[in-house]
Amino acid sequence: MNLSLTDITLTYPDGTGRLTALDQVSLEVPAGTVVAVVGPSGSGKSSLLAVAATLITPDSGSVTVAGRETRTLGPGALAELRRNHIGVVFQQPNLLPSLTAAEQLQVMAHLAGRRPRHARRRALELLDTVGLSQQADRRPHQLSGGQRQRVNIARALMNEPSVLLVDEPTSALDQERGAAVMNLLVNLTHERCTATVVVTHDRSHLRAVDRTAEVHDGRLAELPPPGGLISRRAPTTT
Ligand SMILES: Nc1ncnc2c1ncn2[C@@H]1O[C@H](COP(=O)(O)OP(=O)(O)OP(=O)(O)O)[C@@H](O)[C@H]1O
Repeated sequence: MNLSLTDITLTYPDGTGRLTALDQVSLEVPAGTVVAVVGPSGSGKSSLLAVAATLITPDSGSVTVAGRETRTLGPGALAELRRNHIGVVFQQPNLLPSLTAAEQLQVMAHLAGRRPRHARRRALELLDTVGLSQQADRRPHQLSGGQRQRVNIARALMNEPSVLLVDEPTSALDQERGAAVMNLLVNLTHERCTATVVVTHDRSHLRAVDRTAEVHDGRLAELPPPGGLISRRAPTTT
C-alpha cells in the first residue's frame, strides 16, 4: 500500500467555531492504482490532497506514505518524505518562465541532491515518455497548454515518487487534450506503480481511472465502477 489515509478529520477556524472540511475520511491507494476524487465545490477535495501531501496536519487520523506513518515525523523528516516520495501536480502548471522543459525537471533532481548528469538523462527520458522529446529545449511560452501540463506531470515524476497527487489536471484544457492528459496519467501510474489520486470536476474522464471516490460535505464514499452493476452476471437458476 503506497498511500493510506485512515479516519482523517480536518477542521479549519471559522469565526468563533470550527468548520469540518474532512469528516473521518479513509482512503487506501495501492501501488499502480489511480483513484479519482470528485465532489461539489467546497466539499473537501483540495483539503484531502493537502493532507495526503502532508502539507496540512489533520486534527485526527493517520497518513501513511510509502509505508511510513507521518504523525511522528518532524518537519525535516516530513520535507524529505515529500521530496523523495510524493509528486504533486497543481492545477496551473507553475513552470519557471526562464527555464527550458528539460531544466524544469532537472531542478527537481538538484533539489533532491541528485547528480546533474543523471538528472539530464532522466529528464530527457521522462519528456520522451510524455511525448515531448522534440520540445525539451523550449521554454514555457513556446509550449501549448497541454504540453505545459505534460511537463508539469513529468516534473512531478522526476524523483520517482511512490505517491502522485494531481489537482484538476484537465481544467485548463479542451475535452480532447484533457482526455489525453488523463490517459497519460493512468498509463504512467500503471507503468511506474505509483499510488495516484486525481481530483477532477470532469466526470467524462472517470472511465479511464481504476476507482472513483466522491466527497460530500467532507465525507468520502467510493462509487461503484462505471457499468459495474450492469455488467455483473445474473445468477444462474439451475
Ligand atoms: N484555509 C482555510 N481556512 C478556512 N476554511 C477553509 C480553508 N480552506 C478551505 N476551507 C473550507 O473548507 C471546505 C473545503 O474546502 P476545499 O478547498 O477542500 O474544497 P474543494 O472540494 O477542493 O473545493 P473546490 O472544488 O471549489 O476547489 C470549504 O468549506 C472551504 O471554504
